[in-house]
Amino acid sequence: MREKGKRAASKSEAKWKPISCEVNHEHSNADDMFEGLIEIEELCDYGDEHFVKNKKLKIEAIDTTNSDFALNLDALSQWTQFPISKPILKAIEELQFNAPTPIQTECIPIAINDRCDILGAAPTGSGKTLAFGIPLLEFLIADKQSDSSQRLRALVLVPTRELAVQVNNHLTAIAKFSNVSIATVIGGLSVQKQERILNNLKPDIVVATPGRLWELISESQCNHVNTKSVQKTNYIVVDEADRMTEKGHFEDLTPLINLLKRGKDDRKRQVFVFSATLTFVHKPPERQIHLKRKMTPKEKIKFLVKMLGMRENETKVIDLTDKGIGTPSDQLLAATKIDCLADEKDLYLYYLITVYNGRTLVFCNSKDCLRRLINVLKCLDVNPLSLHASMEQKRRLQNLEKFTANPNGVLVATDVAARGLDIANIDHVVHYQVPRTVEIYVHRSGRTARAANKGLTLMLCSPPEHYHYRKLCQVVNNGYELANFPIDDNVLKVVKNRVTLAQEVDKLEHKLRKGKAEDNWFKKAAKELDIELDDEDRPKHEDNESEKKLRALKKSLKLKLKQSLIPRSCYSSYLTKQGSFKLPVVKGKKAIDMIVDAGEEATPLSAPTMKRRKKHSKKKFKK
Ligand SMILES: Nc1ncnc2c1ncn2[C@@H]1O[C@H](COP(=O)(O)OP(=O)(O)OP(=O)(O)O)[C@@H](O)[C@H]1O
Repeated sequence: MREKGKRAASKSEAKWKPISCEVNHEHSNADDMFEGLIEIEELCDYGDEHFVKNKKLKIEAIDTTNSDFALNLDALSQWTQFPISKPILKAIEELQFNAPTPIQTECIPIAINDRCDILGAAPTGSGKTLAFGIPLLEFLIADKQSDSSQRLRALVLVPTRELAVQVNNHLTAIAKFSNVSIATVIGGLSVQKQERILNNLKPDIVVATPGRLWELISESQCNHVNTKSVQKTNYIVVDEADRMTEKGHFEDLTPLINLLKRGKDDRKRQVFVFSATLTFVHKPPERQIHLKRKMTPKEKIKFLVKMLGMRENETKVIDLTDKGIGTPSDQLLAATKIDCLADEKDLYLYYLITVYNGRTLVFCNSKDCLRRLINVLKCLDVNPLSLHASMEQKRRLQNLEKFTANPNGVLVATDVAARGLDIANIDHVVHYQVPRTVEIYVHRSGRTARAANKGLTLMLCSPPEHYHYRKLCQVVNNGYELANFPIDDNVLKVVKNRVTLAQEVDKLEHKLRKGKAEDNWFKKAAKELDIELDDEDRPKHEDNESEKKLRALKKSLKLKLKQSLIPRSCYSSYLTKQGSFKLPVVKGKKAIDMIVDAGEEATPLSAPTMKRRKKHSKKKFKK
């Protein structure tokens, strides 16, 4: 069985090569990935059945004579082995997806032929949306041929609004040549407007965030999406399912799940449940290890199956992750870190975004941290965009669009952007604060290195965060430290001058804002009490002096920003598990390219230094 698993993996891996991709990449950890699949399959007693069924696939003849859908069968040769209809094939051809991804290869035939429920886990950016999207659209095309009534046929539940919009776009692109219609139902936009659209469009598929969908069902009079129509849907997808079943999100999902629970003999409904960390289980903390028993992946799967109302004996588990951790391979993703003090984080972030080219997504753990960082970056003329849950929905979507349009854009976000977002070519993901869970780390990091593109992550780790960092490395890096991000000290000096000034500007501006807010408060209170304020009654904020100082700081920062950042011939050393490399610092290159080139071009450090550094970087944390 192990042999079969490995064969299947390498075959499907070799086939997936998006044509937009510049790198000719062969997955090196295909074997590792399949270890996960076999483990889970064994746990679930599915044995060899799944592979045997793959081989028995009926290959449908495709009629290319219909001029509406003249297909380029050569370009689609990797897809025509699946029972996919012409409208979908035409869309695949137009999207230039020349081969299915491994998770698509595994899911599509089983979902279509066996009509089973599917729990799918695969690395971030590996095409899970179409792994459930293609079978879903196939069913709906067939469904609509036998019953042309305009009704709600499928629900896709996702945890965030941006993800709902994106899944809608992906499904719409693949449904382009079919008569299947799709709409989104998300919070932050007017309920009445959404209700009107639903009643007019009468979509077959609704992609929704659970909270707003429940609000619509329970509080509005929508003809198309209501208790009855939702109960009658034949297809349900729960994307990012582990997130949706976590505390905080679960409350939104529960009433819906209760409503959707099928009767014992309702065999018509098919359920798809997907995530990159679906089968990951946390170890209990060491001090509680004797008290708590570790939940096994099998138990987690059983829990999800039961909770999401899937058919116990007709659920297939397809897990292409490494022990539940769906990160892209090392060939695609370079994971690096910098150890620094908390107030040096701005410095290193600014170093990355000014020295190197590329689109950068920065994650903060809190909104307060995000706001401060945005101000500092603005002072440094970086023009950062922000994304967090308290922003108006329209602005959230606008900022995403702006970020997508700018190849050197910087988006600072909270974890609302960590899951599922598929923005083409994000070059860097920065963990400005160390993420608190493995899942958050995996999903944040997965915004880069998507669809066979390369990417780089940088974790900024301050001493108090070291505990969480070590815990992460134990799970995601086999207990090894992440590679040190290469820094050149000469460039750092210039960068430091700028960042220190920007931090001072930010602090002073904050002080002045606070003073003005206090003044306003006094004025308002005095007005309400009908008291006239004397000048002495008001708090003194030394405003004039501060404003003068602020102007001077801004002026000298402006001058510093005009100076050249990189003195001639700078080098930084890149410390990795493989050893240490000397990297030239060239402005305008991409960080990931520098690091990848390092192995081939950079001059290795002298042997004794190499040995010393190698020893350090190969350091494994003590348990
Ligand atoms: N067969 C394919 N060939 C090339 N590109 C593909 C293929 N299938 C999907 N893609 C592209 O790959 C990208 C990532 O896909 P998708 O968003 O579905 O990943 P995912 O596995 O759901 O990731 P995440 O876990 O982060 O949500 C998308 O831009 C999608 O259009």
